[in-house]
Amino acid sequence: MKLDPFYLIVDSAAWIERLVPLGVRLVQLRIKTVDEAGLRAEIRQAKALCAEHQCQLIVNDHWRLAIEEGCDFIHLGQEDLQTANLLAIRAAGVRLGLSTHDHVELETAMFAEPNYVALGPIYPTILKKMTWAPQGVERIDEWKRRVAPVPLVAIGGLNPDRLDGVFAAGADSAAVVTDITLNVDPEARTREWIEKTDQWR
Ligand SMILES: Cc1ncc(COP(=O)(O)OP(=O)(O)O)c(N)n1
Ligand SMILES: Cc1nc(C(=O)O)sc1CCOP(=O)(O)O
Ligand SMILES: [Mg+2]
Repeated sequence: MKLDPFYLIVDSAAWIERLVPLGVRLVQLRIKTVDEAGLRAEIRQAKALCAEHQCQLIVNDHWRLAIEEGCDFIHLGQEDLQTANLLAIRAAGVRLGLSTHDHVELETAMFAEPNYVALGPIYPTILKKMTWAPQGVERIDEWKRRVAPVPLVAIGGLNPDRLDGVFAAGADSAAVVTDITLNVDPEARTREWIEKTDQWR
């Protein structure tokens, strides 16, 4: 399975409506604060928008709602994995991306036979408090050797200037939140990411 090299992560369908039509091919809906009815509405709208624009939608955390809403790709962290029903996820034909931050987590992740493995944070991130020190790009090379042929996603503190190093080290896709959502011009920055990642597409 080939992942698009530009992996956008946003926290609302409104962001998807704004940025996906620019040519984004891979987007994660990562919502932490909305109630179940609100979440369902967001997932439904995101799914419709992504279908309209030939973009792969990945739903973070909320695997039950994702299945109920007919989504086909989810992302789970290690804590999510402890309570998720992997058999139900697989029976629904839903693909699975998993977070990893250290060797134990990687072993746990590989046992679940994921469709991609994410490694982070590569650089310091301002999005959320992390207990792991930045991995550095060298860790990408090691992870690539351990996970291949499963695709590897790099995440954490990424921006266009850091992409050459991330892809040279072996990442298949680069995930990003704040470099785009906190940018003064998110649309222009999204276009910059699309153009910059074209060489790995
Ligand atoms: C592509 C990608 N990689 C890592 C994460 C982080 O997942 P998780 O550890 O479950 O943390 P939250 O994002 O749920 O706070 C991700 N979402 N996407
Ligand atoms: C959501 C998330 N997960 C991470 C991990 O290492 O698992 S780093 C991260 C935040 C990514 O945001 P930004 O691109 O703004 O740094
Ligand atoms: Mg999670």
